[in-house]
Amino acid sequence: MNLSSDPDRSGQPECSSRHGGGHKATSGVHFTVSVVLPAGGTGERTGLVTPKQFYMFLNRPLISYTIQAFERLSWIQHIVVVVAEESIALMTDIVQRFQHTKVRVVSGGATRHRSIFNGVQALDPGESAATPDVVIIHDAVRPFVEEDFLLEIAMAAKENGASGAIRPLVSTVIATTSEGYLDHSLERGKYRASEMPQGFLYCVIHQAYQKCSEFDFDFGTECLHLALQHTGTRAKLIEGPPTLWKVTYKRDLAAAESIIKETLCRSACLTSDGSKRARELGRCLQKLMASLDMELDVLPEPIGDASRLSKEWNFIKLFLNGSGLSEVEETVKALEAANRALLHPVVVVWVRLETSDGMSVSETGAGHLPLMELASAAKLQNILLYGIHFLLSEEDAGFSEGSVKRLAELTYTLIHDRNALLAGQILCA
Ligand SMILES: Nc1ccn([C@@H]2O[C@H](COP(=O)(O)OP(=O)(O)OP(=O)(O)O)[C@@H](O)[C@H]2O)c(=O)n1
Ligand SMILES: O=C(CO)[C@H](O)[C@H](O)COP(=O)(O)O
Repeated sequence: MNLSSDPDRSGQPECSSRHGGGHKATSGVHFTVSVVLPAGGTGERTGLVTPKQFYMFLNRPLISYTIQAFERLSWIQHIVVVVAEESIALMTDIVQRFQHTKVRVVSGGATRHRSIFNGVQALDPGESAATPDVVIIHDAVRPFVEEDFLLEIAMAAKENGASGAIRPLVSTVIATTSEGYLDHSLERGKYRASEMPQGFLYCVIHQAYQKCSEFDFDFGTECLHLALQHTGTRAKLIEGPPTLWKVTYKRDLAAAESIIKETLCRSACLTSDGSKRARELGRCLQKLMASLDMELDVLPEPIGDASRLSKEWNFIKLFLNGSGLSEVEETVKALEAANRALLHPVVVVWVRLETSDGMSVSETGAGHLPLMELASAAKLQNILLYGIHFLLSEEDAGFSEGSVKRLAELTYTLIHDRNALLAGQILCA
C-alpha cells in the first residue's frame, strides 16, 4: 500500500494500491465499501447483565437489526462484527440463525478503539487480495441507519479521506473545576455531538490506528480525531437524522423497541371473501387505519397474490360469509414456505363477522380450537395469528361508525404490539 503524502491533501495518506478499484453496483457507488461494527462492549450503563447488542427485540438481538441495515445494501461488500472473545460462539450462532451472509466475526479488545482496530485489520486479507477502498465504522448499538445517509458518508469519505455524522447538542457542555465548581462553558452553537456512522479511506484509518499511542487506545473516544492527529485527514462532517442515536441506557432499549414496532406497522394487506359487504367494510377500515398512520392495501380476492407475501409484514383476512379459516391456513403455509418471518414476526389477523342470527356461542367456542392449533404451529415459524369476532346485531344492516372503529383499533393494536402471548386468541370487537 502506498501511503506517500499528497500535497493537495495536507499530508493525508494517498491510497493507491491493493484497493478494490471499481464496483459494479447499481447504486452509483463505484468503489468498494466494507463495514466494521464494534460490538465488544459490556453495556455497563444499561445496568443489565446481557450486553445491549444482544438484547432481544421481537425474538431477534439488536446486533442483527444493525447488521441487516447494512447487509441489505448491494454496494456493501463485507461486514466485520467485532465481539468479545467469550461472545464469539453466540455471535456465530446469531449469524447462522438470521442467515446473515456478508458477516465475519472477529474478537475484540479491552476498549472500543482496540476492538475497531481489530475489525479494520480483519478487512486486510493480505497481499493476495484487495482491501476495501472505504470502511464505514458504525457502533453495533445504533440500529437505525438509512441507505441515503450511508451513501453520503461513503461518498464523502472517498472524496475527503474521512467523514462523520454529527448532531446538534441537546445540552450545553461545561467544564468543571476539581472542586466541582463551574470552570467555563462552551458556546453551544459552535459545537456538535459526534455520532456514527463514520467513513474512512481504508489506508487513512489503518494508518491512524498503526500510529496510535497506548493512551489513545485506552482513553480515546473519537476515530475522526485519530485520523486528523495521525494522518492529517480533516473529516467532512454531515448532519444526520435523530434516529442515529446510540443505545446507551436502559430507557434507550425501550425507545428502540418502540421504533421497531412503529416501523413494522406502517402498512398491511387486507383480503376478503370478495362479497359486497366485505368490500364495503374493507374501505371503511382503510380510512380508519389511515388515521392511525397505517396504509391498508385492500385486495378484492380471498387470497392475495404471491408478491404481497414477499413484501408485507401484516395481513388482515376478512370473512363475512363462512369461516375462512382454511384460507387463513393457506396464507400461513405460504408465509412459512417463503421463510417470510425470518427477520420479523409476521402478523395475520383473521376477522370474522358474527351476527346474532349466526353461530351460537358454543359453535363460536368450537371454532377457537382449530385457530389455537394453527396459531401455535405458526408461532414456531414466527408468524403471529390472531382472531377477531366482529359482532353485529341482527338488525345492524350497515356497519355503524362505532363498531368499525372498535374493529380498526383492535386490529391495529394487535398488529402494532405483536404480542406473542395473545397469538391464537379470539377477541371480540
Ligand atoms: N471494548 C469494547 C467496548 C465497546 N465496544 C463497542 O462500541 C460501541 C459503543 O460503545 P458503548 O456504547 O460505550 O458500549 P459499551 O462499552 O458496551 O457500554 P458501556 O460503556 O455502558 O459499558 C458498542 O457497540 C460496543 O459494543 C467494543 O466493540 N469494544
Ligand atoms: O459517538 C461516538 C463518536 O466517535 C462514539 O460512538 C462514542 O465516542 C462512543 O463512546 P462511548 O463508548 O464512550 O459511548
